[in-house]
Amino acid sequence: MKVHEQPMRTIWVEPDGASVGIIDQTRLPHAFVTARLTTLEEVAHAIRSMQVRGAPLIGAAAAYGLCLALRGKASDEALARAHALLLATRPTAVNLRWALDEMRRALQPLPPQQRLQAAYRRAAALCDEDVALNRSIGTHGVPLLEAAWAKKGQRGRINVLTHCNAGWLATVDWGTALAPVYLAHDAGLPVHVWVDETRPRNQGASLTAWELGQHGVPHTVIADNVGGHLMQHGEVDLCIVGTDRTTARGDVANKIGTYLKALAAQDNGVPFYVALPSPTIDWTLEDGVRDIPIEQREGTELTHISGRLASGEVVSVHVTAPGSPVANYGFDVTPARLVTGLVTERGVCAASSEGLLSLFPERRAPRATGT
Ligand SMILES: CSC[C@H]1O[C@H](OP(=O)(O)O)[C@H](O)[C@@H]1O
Repeated sequence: MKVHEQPMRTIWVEPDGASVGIIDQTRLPHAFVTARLTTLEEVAHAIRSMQVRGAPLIGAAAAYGLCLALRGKASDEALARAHALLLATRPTAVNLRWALDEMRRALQPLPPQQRLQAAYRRAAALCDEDVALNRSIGTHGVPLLEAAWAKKGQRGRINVLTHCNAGWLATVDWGTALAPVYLAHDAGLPVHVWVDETRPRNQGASLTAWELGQHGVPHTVIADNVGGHLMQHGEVDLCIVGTDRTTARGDVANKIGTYLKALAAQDNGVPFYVALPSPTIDWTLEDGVRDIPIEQREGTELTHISGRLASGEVVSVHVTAPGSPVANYGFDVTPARLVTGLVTERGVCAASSEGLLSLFPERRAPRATGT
């Protein structure tokens, strides 16, 4: 049973005070395995291979990757090399760049001999901040579930559909889209989650289902193409998904297939919410479809699928026609017009520039003076 207030997080500094512990998410749901990362290269591999994944957790891992890099030399060149190597691991989640820039902002002004200790301190603070932001997203998201239940006369269960994994495994703790689900469930609300399996990496079937099961939240795994049918038949009260990068006007990049769910939700009048901590907002971009880089991953993620035999052995099998070319796009962009609201650590707002600026007024461009 996962109790969020307990110290179990997705990333930590080992007792040696240097190496970094992670949950190897490529082994779930069949095995809960942790790994100890001791070098910058091991962290970069962990991000690229999705041992650690999820926008906020990618940022946290990169922050600790910088720490490990500076254990050798803490020179400007070492800092710049580590920043570049980690930034190149995955292109879509803006949290990666945000965390690396936060670390560099904290370390660059310091003399090299002070950088290592400061790096671990700042990385730990980024992790604590992520936990607090996500807990707050949960608090602001619960009224959305309560409203959905009230709308159906507080009868039956509150059916939430989610895509991919935006639970505590995608962050340092709590998750984003699932944070309101956990808090609502723990408060006794009758929440049920339709879990998109989320091909091809199956983060839903393997990670979200595992998470919800660990927490005792009722859920049902569905094929990615089922969601529209459920919405047509009134089986979905609201959708809540995560995001890897949301633009200043509310366009949302998220796991491939999110856009199609948003279209089905609009067609059926189902509220479609996106949960995000503010480091996931890319204030430099407006047009997400045009400007957000979409990761393309190895074709073997599509041509093969892994699973556990009755014997317990985990195997990978070829599931597509041998020799057929494949295209493996990792993300798509849902235009703001299809998003009912953004659930942030400061509250829920419209998916629009004005909506975001109402919660983050410090981001408003300074007015040109009349002089
Ligand atoms: C809270 S961010 C979760 C976000 O990250 C996932 O992508 P990936 O598993 O490839 O890292 C997915 O888009 C989730 O919505």
